Order: sequence, then C-alpha cells, then structure tokens
Amino acid sequence: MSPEPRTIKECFARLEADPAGATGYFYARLFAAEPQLRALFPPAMGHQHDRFFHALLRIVCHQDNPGELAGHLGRLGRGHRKYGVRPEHYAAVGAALTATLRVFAADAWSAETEDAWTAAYRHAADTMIGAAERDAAQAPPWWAAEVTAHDRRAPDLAVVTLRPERPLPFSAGQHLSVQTARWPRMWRRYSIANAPRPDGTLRLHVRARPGGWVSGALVRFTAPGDTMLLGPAEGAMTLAPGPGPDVLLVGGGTGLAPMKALAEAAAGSGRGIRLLVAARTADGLYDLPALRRLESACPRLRVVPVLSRAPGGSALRGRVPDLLPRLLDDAGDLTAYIAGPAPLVRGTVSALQRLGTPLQRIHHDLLAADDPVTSRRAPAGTPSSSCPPGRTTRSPVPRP
Ligand SMILES: NC(=O)C1=CN([C@@H]2O[C@H](COP(=O)(O)OP(=O)(O)OC[C@H]3O[C@@H](n4cnc5c(N)ncnc54)[C@H](OP(=O)(O)O)[C@@H]3O)[C@@H](O)[C@H]2O)C=CC1
Repeated sequence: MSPEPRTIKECFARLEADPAGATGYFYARLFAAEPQLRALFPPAMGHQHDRFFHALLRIVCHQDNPGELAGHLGRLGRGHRKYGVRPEHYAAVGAALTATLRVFAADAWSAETEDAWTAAYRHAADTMIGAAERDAAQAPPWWAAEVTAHDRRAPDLAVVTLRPERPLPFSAGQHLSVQTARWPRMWRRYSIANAPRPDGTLRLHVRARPGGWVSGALVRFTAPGDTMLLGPAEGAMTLAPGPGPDVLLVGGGTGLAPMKALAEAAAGSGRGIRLLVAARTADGLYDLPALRRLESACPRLRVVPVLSRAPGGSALRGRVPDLLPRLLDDAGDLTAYIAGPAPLVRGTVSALQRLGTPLQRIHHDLLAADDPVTSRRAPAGTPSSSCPPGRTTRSPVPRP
C-alpha cells in the first residue's frame, strides 16, 4: 500500500470510534458555514448520517483500488444529481470534512495527513462532478411517475404500480430511489419487481415499517393518480445476457420483488429457474397467485413457497438455508440470487457455499432491514476490501 492510502485509513479509523459524533459534527460544521445547503437535506437527518459515513467508508476502503473507487464515485456522483447537488457545493463539504478530521483524528493529524486527505477529497469530488456532468447529457436527475395502481395486499403491505412520464431504463434485479410528495427530500430505495415492459410501467413491493415515514406513506397514503419522483435504476444484481447455468432465486418477504423481476427476465432464456419464496405464514405469500400464473406461462420455472412458522397449502415448512440440501442436487452448477431479511440472505449464502456453489456465482443485494434504506452492500462475490487498520464497526461486504 502506498503511504497516502495508509495515512487516510489510519485517520479514518479514528472516526470509526465515534461515527455518530463525527457525522453530527460534520453536518453541524457544514450547515454553519453554508446554511442554504440544509434545504437539500430531509428534515430528519439520522439516516443521512449513516449514509454519509458509509459512503465515506467505501471511499476510504477503495483508496488502493482505483477501479473500485472510480466505480463507486461515479455511482455516487450520478446518484447525487437527484438531490440537487451542484459542483460548487463540493468545496464546502470538503472544508467541513477536514474540520471534522482535525477534531476526531487529532492524534493522527499532521501536515502530511492533511495533504493526503485534501488530495483524496479533490480526486473524489472531481470524479463525482465529472460523472454527474456526463450523466446529465443523457438522463434527467429524476423521473416523475404517476401511480396507476395501488394494491393493498396486507395491512402493512402494498404493491404499487408506477408509470414514469418518460422511459426509465433499467434491468431486472435493479432498484431505484423513490420520493413521495408527502415527505419531500426523503428518498428510499426499492427494488423494481418486474422485468422491463413495453408500456414502461414498473412495480414496487412495499412493507410499511414501524415508524417508517416513506414506507408508511407508500402503503397507507398513496392512491392512483398520485405523483412520485424516481431516481435512476442502480444495482448489479442482474442476469448475464444470453444462455447460462440454471438459476436459483430466493426471495424472503418483500425481498421477493427483485426475484420476481429476475424470474420474468430469465423466463425466456431457456434456463431452468427455481424461485423459493419465503414467508412466515401463508398470509405472507402476498404475490403467490401472480407467481403461479408466471409459472404456468413458463415451463422451466418452478415456484416453491416456504413457510417458516406455520404449515400452509402446498408450501414447504422450514427455513430456506435448512431446506436447500434436499432441494438442490446441482448446487455447484447454478447461479444464485438472494434478497430479503439480512439473516436469511447470510444463512442462504453460507448454505449454498457448503453445498458447493462458487461464491462468485452467488449474488445478493441487501436492502437494510429498516424502512429507510441506509446502506447497500456489495454482492457476496465482491472481493472484501482490506481497509486496515481499525476496519471493524461496519463492513460494505456482509459476512455470511
Ligand atoms: N421491498 C423491496 O423492494 C426489497 C426488500 N428487501 C428486504 O427484504 C426484507 C423483507 O422483510 P419482510 O418482508 O419483513 O420479511 P419477513 O420478516 O416477513 O421474513 C421473510 C422470511 O425470511 C425468513 N428469515 C428471516 N431470518 C431468517 C434466517 N436467519 N434464516 C432463514 N430464514 C429467515 C423469515 O422467517 P422467520 O422470521 O420465521 O425466521 C420469513 O420466513 C427487508 O429487509 C427488506 O429491506 C430486499 C430487496 C428488495
């Protein structure tokens, strides 16, 4: 490792000792210096703190991996367009970050570290600004979309159909950020629950989280005719084009959403597809009739409902990781995709590895379990960033 990344990581390790204190200080400095920037952020900043820290962590961890760093910064720059971020805002952010490091990494701070951080931040800001400018030449910062259907499948769950005002390009398995008129500037990520359609509509599966502002609004206070804003589609949990190995899809709860999209996309590929749909009880199989219709239309798709807490109909009883050994005799030859509660994802990744599925063919894309999506973590096959020292509190890579 060259000296600069090591210096940067050593400094960042001090922030990791008190992430809440450091991010709180950072935003206080930022808004004190540039009060007008507060208008770009949501009223409740808690999750913003988490997201900022996580983004910074990934930048730090990738300091000695220019390819990963460029990809991350490009996504960040493009993603920041929908917030209304402009090139001139980056200097204020850089100044607040330096002020924070001076306080929270005081014992590691020196002229050398300040130079290293300043250079790293300048590079990050330039890369983000460049990516945003290139994106602006071909795509809007966000899409307005009309709610064309709102199907309340359970007291806390709705399937929402949206028609963007102009084509929103995406691939099956991707997610996007959503903003409702009820909560301006609060963006939350949801997976798109269908493969691209000729009419351009897309569906979201939304579970209202206790105290969840946006998820609650989407489930309880949204109706056809409403307008929402959508960010661009993101995420790498997509199918490789053309023929390929058979596919195992595992969706737990509303983690079904991206799996249904992938099932639709794989349906025409000639691959064998097994879709395991995990829920606690039969009531949780909120989309089973539609899945059965898809199964009827696609001879190579098999839908397997799995209930963890009560028997029901033809569903298997148990938990996915425990059931996999008897469901799969070809685990070494398939490609797997998993979404749902984090413990289910981790347990399924471990079980598949034990059964012989190579890690690089196990894809997952965790949404944080709470309503406001905080961090999106890298797929299991992503090489773990070595981010020593002090890389302990959070990881961009889930440990199965
Ligand atoms: N809405 C969306 O677009 C997307 C949502 N997600 C994520 O999916 C999750 C869905 O949550 P929700 O709908 O409430 O799901 P549930 O809490 O209803 O759980 C669904 C199933 O997963 C099982 N499960 C949980 N933990 C384990 C484990 N350790 N081993 C095996 N099975 C387990 C549950 O069993 P039991 O509880 O009985 O153990 C249950 O059978 C959220 O975290 C969300 O962020 C992911 C992708 C897209």
